[in-house]
Amino acid sequence: MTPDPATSHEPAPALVADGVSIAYDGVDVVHDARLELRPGCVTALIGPNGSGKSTLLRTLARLQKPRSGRLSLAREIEWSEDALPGAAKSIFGPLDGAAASANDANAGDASANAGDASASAGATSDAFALSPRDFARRVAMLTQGRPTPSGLSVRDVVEFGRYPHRGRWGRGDADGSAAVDRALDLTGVAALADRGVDQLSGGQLQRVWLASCLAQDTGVLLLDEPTTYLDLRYQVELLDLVRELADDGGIAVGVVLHDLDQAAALADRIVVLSEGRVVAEGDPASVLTPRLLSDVWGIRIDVDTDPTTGHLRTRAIGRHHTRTERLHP
Ligand SMILES: Nc1ncnc2c1ncn2[C@@H]1O[C@H](COP(=O)(O)OP(=O)(O)OP(=O)(O)O)[C@@H](O)[C@H]1O
Repeated sequence: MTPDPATSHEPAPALVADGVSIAYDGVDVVHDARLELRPGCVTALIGPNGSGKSTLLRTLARLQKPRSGRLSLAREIEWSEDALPGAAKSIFGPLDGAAASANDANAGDASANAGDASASAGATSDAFALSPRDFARRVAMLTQGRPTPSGLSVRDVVEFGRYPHRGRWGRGDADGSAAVDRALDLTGVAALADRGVDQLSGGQLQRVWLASCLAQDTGVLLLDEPTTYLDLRYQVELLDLVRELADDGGIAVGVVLHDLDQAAALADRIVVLSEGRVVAEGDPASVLTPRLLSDVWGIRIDVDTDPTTGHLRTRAIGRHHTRTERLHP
């Protein structure tokens, strides 16, 4: 539901997908989806395997063009990492229509030939009409299963995130080295900065790719199952960091999570996808009900409140839970 701008105190959305349908080989896998990401707000996408979460997130990152619908990006969003160590205030600058982007180099960019939106006026721009570099200065995405580049150090990979901020010949990025140092620190990989990335564990590499996204210094951050490969401590620390980026930096975060309890604890808004459709959207208490979760996942899912944290807690009940004869023959 879209809040009435005249009465709402919520900030305007940073990124909106509206009426988006996405197809592979001519077959729609996401149908007429609407999703808003607001500054300072963490929005979690949840749903069963194959429900379209990654596909929708990749479209928000412009890595996949929708068959129909619109992706709008706010022309100006004020956000700041002032509360984070060593950070400087960042404001989305004017659209400049330059050429290259970190997203391009990572996974291709569906809009590379889409032209320049700087002529269009108003509060939002058609995200697919921005230059790749303009878009990459505003939106970063941690995709799933990124490759392990060989012959590069951790610092090289994190510096890669600065790509959209550099001018021709890699010059003109005065904030670059501070942003890279900050990203290395925030993700706990500063001590590995000079190591080859091909010598890292899966969890360490995941944190390096996250650091690269943070170095990109964007107001919108998209994360596809970011806790994959991470041990419990780093899962919790990553979720802490995401919350701080939203609360203290005003960053708009969209995150795909499989762990419903993580979504309950982290997110302000939860969007539930089922068979390519948004079937529920709202705050965790309104969305995480036993009936809705059980319907969507097709198994019994109980919900209660964790007495320690006060957050909702889910429990999927399978046949193995009730085979008590093993415990009490
Ligand atoms: N490259 C592709 N080509 C064809 N079909 C695809 C491709 N990628 C995904 N799909 C299909 O699109 C649908 C949505 O997939 P998607 O990966 O977005 O789901 P998901 O909710 O992220 O799943 P998971 O939880 O398993 O990661 C699935 O039916 C999947 O089989």
